[in-house]
Amino acid sequence: MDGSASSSSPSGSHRGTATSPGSDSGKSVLICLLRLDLRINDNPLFYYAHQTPKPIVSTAEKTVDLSKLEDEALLGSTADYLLPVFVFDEREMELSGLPGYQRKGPEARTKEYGFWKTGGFRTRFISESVYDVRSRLRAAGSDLLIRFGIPEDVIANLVSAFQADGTHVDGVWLQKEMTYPEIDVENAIVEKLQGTGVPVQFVHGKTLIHPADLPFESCETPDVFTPFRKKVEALGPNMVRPVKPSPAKFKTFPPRVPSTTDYALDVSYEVDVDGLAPRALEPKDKQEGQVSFHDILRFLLTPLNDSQLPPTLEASALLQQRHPASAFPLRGGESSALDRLDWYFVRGKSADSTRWGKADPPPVARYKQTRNNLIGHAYSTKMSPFLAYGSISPRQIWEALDDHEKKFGEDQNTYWVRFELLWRDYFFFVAEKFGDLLYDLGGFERATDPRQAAKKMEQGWWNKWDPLKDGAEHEMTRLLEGRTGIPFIDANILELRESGFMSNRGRQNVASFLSKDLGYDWRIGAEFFQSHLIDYDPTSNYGNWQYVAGVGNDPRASRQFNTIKQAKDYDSHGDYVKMWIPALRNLHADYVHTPWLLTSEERRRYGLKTTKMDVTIDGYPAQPLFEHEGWQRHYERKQGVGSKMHGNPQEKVKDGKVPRRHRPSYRVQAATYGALSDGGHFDQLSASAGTLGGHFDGSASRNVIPPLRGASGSIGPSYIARQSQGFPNVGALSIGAGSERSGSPFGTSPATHTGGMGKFTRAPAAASTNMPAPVGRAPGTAFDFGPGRTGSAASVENPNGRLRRAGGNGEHASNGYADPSLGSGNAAGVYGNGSVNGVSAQTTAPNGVGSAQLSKADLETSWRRGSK
Ligand SMILES: Cc1cc2nc3c(=O)[nH]c(=O)nc-3n(C[C@H](O)[C@H](O)[C@H](O)COP(=O)(O)OP(=O)(O)OC[C@H]3O[C@@H](n4cnc5c(N)ncnc54)[C@H](O)[C@@H]3O)c2cc1C
Repeated sequence: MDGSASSSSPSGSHRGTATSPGSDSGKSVLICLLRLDLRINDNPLFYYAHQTPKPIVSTAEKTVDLSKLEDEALLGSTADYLLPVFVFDEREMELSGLPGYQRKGPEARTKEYGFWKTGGFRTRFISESVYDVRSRLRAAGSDLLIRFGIPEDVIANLVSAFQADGTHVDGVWLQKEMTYPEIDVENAIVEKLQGTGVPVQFVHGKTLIHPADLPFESCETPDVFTPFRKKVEALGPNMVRPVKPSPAKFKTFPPRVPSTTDYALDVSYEVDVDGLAPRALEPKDKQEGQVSFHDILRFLLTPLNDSQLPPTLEASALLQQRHPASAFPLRGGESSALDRLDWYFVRGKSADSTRWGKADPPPVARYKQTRNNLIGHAYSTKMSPFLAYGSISPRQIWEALDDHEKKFGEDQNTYWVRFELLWRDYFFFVAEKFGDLLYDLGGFERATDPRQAAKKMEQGWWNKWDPLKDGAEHEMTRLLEGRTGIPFIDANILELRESGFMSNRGRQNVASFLSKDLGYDWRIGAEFFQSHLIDYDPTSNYGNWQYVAGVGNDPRASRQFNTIKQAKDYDSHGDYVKMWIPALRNLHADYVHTPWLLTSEERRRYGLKTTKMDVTIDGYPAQPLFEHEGWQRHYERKQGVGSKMHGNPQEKVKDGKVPRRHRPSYRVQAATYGALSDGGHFDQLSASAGTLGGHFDGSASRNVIPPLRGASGSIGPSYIARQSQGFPNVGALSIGAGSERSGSPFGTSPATHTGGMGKFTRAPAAASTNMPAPVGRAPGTAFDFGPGRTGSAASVENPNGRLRRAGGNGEHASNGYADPSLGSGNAAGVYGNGSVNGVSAQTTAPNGVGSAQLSKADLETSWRRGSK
């Protein structure tokens, strides 16, 4: 294996032999470098490559204002050949597993915390996307040259090889990106081609709104979303340009590609282009010596297994399949993207469509109600991974919405998808405005509110974590391994780690928990997401992390999610948590989000194990890593009560352009526990505090997507079973108004509480020895910290005066976590009448039937953390 390119065709493998060019002398070639635009439809590169260059015509009557023209409007090419190229960039994806590959630089790890930049799931997704677009190009009469290395080097080498061969290089074209390091690649290409006479041309296909159409300069992009949205919506029909058709037949691929020194290794088999075929990517009867797609994948995944750690799940055989419970069970590529688009916007059927009064509307017709759900693939569009790699363009989705509305009319559902697409654009334009601040600890706030940002940049504001030194029981390690003991957080982390996807609701909660509850450097989470998310996109990821961490574009930066409220709002029956944490599957839904509240008697009744040192639920932590005092007021809420799983009626766009139709009322009047507390995109949402008055029977809803049954079969009781599930009345919870746990805005451990909840009296457990093993199916080692973890945990500093529990190894001991079963006067149950933090609440029968009245005090769901 010499790692040198030696093919005369784009699919030539490393075993191929060099073919001398020569006969193409006098011909010309246009090189199109694909990066995050892996599609042939609505791809400006391919569209303009097949246009004739247009002259600029300015007459006395009509002056062409060049500044108003889109950059590429006059673009065209007369080149004889078109050479689409894709380069796996070693700085973004670890390539050292390729046979004979010599890495030029360091491992492809994230800057601050050393995660693999591209984890296993995304590696597979990108690979599928690349080979799919190659198939599609081939079907259209072209091909794709695939190389591994440094894109700017590959391009420069190709240009000089073509020129040496006498082939004229008409230009190098690529899509303009808005973030570093992509911009670095662009600059490097421009620099390397200086003096060659080859023009570099950028096209725009990334955003919904063409940058040239923005009603403001990019440096004037509003710092808050709503003004941005209003300004661009004012463009009306001119806001989004039409989709550009794919050329019916592509220009000829160069019959000979000159050899260069760049690494080439390509599959010898065609990848199916329909995207959803159940058949394998390639025939089983692979011939000796030929490289298959799975070989490539295996090479790429190999280094992700750190030799010091047991094999990661990501690189295991599981990765060859989709996780049975994954909310994103789709493969990468344009074929798959188009199929999903068609399913979600055209072909798919809503579960119960008659209520719409129209025949069989596709799933988009209930997007607004389902978009915050957590289970199954249908609750949202699942377009993000395809958008991230450009397998589909936002304009194509926009067009699908237009087509849907022609048939079914406009409503909040279609508007809300458009609204989210605008959020995506917003983060692009904001990131372009602020450049590298996207990745800065101080965030965009350093530019928008430097004084505030300076405070947050002070030593100690953010807790730190050293992945190399802090031990396996450090609270950050536990969080990232899904072992916090807080089921809603853990389930989301496990979903991400086991499937490469996490819902938007989950992302918001995890981000808030990490950055606000625990107070850690938000970039730990951002880099962790970067590594694991299939749909990782720099602007959406870092922009959203900044937003939630309070250093970005949220005008109410201190907002914080109430994890238990969120869990009960959006996983009202606990199905999601049970799906990803099988250890909890037998718990009644009323307990599943707060298993630490169970008494020993209840634990015994549920058949949960009690070990000598600690109480565990089949290995699930018995006590939460952290507990916020604000959670308490939601502890006794029963399953189904206040569920927002059917949509949040308070979620409205104040001035949305789309008139709202009145819909037949078909669902139980949703209860709301108060002002919106989801922390997401609040600035444009109107919220009125509601009073919980509805009657909730906890029964299965027509809107609830049936839970998937994963390999583990761990879903827990079915909806029907749940209704009849007997449940003991375990007494009254009595937490008096004086039972605030401490003066701290941050919760202390249950053990420190001495109010009406009773004092937990068990002696502190020994540090780390009693900590539970990694959870259920969660491979505790499926984690890529980098070169091993050594040393013991440092305790978490608290120098900035923010009140919070101590963290780090041994925190569970110093917190005096206690076995409630041994204590006296602890919470006896979650049913009955009582008051929490001064909020009176009455709940009735324990079987999910309940009504409750909450006072105004309970409507405030966000709180400020302590500040200096
Ligand atoms: C901490 C955090 C990190 C995130 N990281 C990413 C990321 O790396 N890549 C990514 O694409 N999205 C990211 N998001 C945004 C959002 O969670 C995902 O876009 C969404 O969950 C994808 O699912 P979907 O395609 O079904 O979305 P839908 O609900 O169907 O929305 C349609 C499209 O709108 C866009 N969109 C929706 N919500 C957002 C949002 N909050 N910000 C920007 N665009 C949005 C996406 O392109 C999405 O595909 C992040 C959100 C948070 C809170």
